[in-house]
Amino acid sequence: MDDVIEVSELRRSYGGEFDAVRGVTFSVRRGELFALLGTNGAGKTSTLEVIEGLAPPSGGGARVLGHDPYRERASVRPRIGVMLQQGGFPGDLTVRETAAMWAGTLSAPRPVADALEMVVLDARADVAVKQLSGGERRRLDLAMALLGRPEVLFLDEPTTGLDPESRRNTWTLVRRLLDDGTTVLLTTHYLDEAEELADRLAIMHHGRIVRTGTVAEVVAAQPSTITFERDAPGAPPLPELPGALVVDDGRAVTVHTDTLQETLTDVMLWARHHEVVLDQLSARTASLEQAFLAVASENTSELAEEAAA
Ligand SMILES: Nc1ncnc2c1ncn2[C@@H]1O[C@H](COP(=O)(O)OP(=O)(O)OP(=O)(O)O)[C@@H](O)[C@H]1O
Repeated sequence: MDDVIEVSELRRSYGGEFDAVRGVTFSVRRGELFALLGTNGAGKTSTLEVIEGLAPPSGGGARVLGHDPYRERASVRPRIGVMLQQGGFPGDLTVRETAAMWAGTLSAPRPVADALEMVVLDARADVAVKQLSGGERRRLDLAMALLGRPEVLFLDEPTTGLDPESRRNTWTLVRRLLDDGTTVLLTTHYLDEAEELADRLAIMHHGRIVRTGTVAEVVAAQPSTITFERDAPGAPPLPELPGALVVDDGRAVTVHTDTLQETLTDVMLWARHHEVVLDQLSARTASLEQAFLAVASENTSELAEEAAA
């Protein structure tokens, strides 16, 4: 496999005191989309900035297309596209002028009209940047990142502030870029975005990667759930459900299990045997959102224990 991004034991501290990134390791293969997820302040942007070559690491390192992105910035910069959280372009220029100005700094840029069309901003080409809506500005940031026909694209929360249709359009565009062989490193707070686009992902929390793998692998580490409304008083007690955790709050019963099919079969056989009607019955595998929330709370308690020790 051809690793385009390699991050090894990366550390980043601010002012030599606060460790924002505490030894992060992952790699991204050519043509793959890797999503970096995490709680606020987890260290995603701090990690991304080192990989983009905008800051040196405090320890460990990153390689992009075989180069050190900070020390060999001149070799890496022309081959990557960076969409920052805030582009910060001058407000008085029009969209077209802004893109043309940026294109002027690149060696083999895409035609400006093509880049604007890709992000569906062609109809707004003659509007001043300061008159754009928040979502349109985000799309202009993306167009700028695409102007240099990057081999590696960094997208830092690319669809924040976009309406549902624009988000879908952006997803379609990102998929097209992936099909053309572009490698993408994405950060997002939208778990549906990661589910939709990511080949693999990592969840960061307090400067560390706490889960990584495909969406299916990360979700598989989470138990599935069976829920139903509690039966009338006097109903027969639930059977033994090996390996499952049963939570009965007096109104509803929730069963957490790693073996959904077996546990559900046990529950259904029990219900049929005792002629119990299970109202509002539902059985579902975990979602990425559940995995994310569980990971965040697990590690919060671990850190609290560490601090108390
Ligand atoms: N320039 C800086 N100086 C000092 N601390 C910083 C600086 N930039 C970020 N931090 C701190 O480093 C930690 C990680 O921040 P970072 O922006 O990398 O997180 P993030 O995962 O991108 O968060 P978010 O999801 O909120 O964008 C935070 O505690 C933040 O306050």
